[in-house]
Amino acid sequence: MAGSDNQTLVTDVRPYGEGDAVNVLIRDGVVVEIGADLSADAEQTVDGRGGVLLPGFVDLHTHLREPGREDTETIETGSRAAALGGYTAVFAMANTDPVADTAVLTDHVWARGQKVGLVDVHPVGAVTVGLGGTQLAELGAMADGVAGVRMFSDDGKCVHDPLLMRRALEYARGLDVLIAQHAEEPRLTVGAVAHEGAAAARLGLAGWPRSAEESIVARDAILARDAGARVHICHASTAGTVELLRWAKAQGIAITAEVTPHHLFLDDSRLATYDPVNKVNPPLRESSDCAALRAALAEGVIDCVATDHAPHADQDKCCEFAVARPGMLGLQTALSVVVATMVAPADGAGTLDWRGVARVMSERPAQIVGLPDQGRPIEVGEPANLTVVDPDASWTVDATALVSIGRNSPFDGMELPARVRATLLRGRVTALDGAVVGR
Ligand SMILES: NC(=O)N[C@@H](CC(=O)O)C(=O)O
Ligand SMILES: [Zn+2]
Ligand SMILES: [Zn+2]
Repeated sequence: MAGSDNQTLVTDVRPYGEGDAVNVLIRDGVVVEIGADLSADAEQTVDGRGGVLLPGFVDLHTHLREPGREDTETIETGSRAAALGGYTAVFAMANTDPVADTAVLTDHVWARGQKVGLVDVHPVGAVTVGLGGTQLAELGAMADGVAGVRMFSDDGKCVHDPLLMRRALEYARGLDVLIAQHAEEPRLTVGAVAHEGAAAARLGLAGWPRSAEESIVARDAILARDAGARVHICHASTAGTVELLRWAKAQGIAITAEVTPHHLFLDDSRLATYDPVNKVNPPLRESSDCAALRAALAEGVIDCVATDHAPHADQDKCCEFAVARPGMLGLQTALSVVVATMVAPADGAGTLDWRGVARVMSERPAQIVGLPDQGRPIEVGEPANLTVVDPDASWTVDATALVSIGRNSPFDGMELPARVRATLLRGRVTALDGAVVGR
């Protein structure tokens, strides 16, 4: 007899990597039973093989390139990468072509993501019309649309006009939505292509100073304070930003921040080859910055990990360093890089356990944007947005084998620990043993 078609049984998993293995029964997208000797007539059984069960990951910072650059990524290919990476929700940035600055566009992105059905694709709305930095977009209309936009960002560009940023924060407060800032004072980064430091000086690359990021983080913390608004800092990259976040949080300012896997792992010594795969905004910094970012993530001064998954075409990446587009793939490698840097680093100085991984990859990002059905505890009655991780796996990244259309992974050829074994979106398996499971 065919199993009950609305039931899924996940066997032999350890929630948060703690205690003895259990089985988890899911019905109609909700966890209905957790127990050691649980069996059921389920339509589908996922053998967890002793893996770690975590809440599905939530990425606050993804570039999916649709509409406009479907030659580098689409909502469908990006959703596949997200499912394979253990994600059940992603936030698609607004710097598409056309820019996602109207409800028509943001509602389209949401609808397309739901049609693909592998991960909830939440559109991020632009703060300013066309990312032009001069006129506020219709935040309210986007927030009221079907997509219910809850995060706005001009990412790729900084909202650098302080008066405009102030107005945006005031509107955001009224709408109870989040402004996410790409912190880069553009007057300090004219022509910049790499971190301003000894490596860039040696290689003759124009420098992007830490102060370009930190001056905006400090300014926006103060603007958020006076507007009584929340502000989120995208891709924090410097030790100084960490200290500013620490200061702002101690003042009671509603500031949150993310760090990317690549800024946790890689530093500007990677530039020596002049390979543009290492070009990204903000740039790879120095190893002392990486160390400060890791410590801040462990401590909670930086709230979460976000990928800044930024696919690019070969012709935009495989060219002279100065003219190559900045950005790196991230969705399929994020968990492994977080494990490599935070759970099982080579120096043995692990700073996050699996509860901590759940916090920075799922719970905090879901809280920051206010997603009610993501980043939830693994308990009976909770939505079954789940990820099963094989903590003992190791794999060698092959950029050409990743499902993104772009191939710009800086981790190509590296051996990384841990792998996503399965991802479940509302109880439906979306990825299993490295393959996407369509509906
Ligand atoms: N991170 C990057 O280097 N690039 C991003 C834009 C951004 O996140 O600023 C992109 O859209 O390619
Ligand atoms: Zn950015
Ligand atoms: Zn980005």
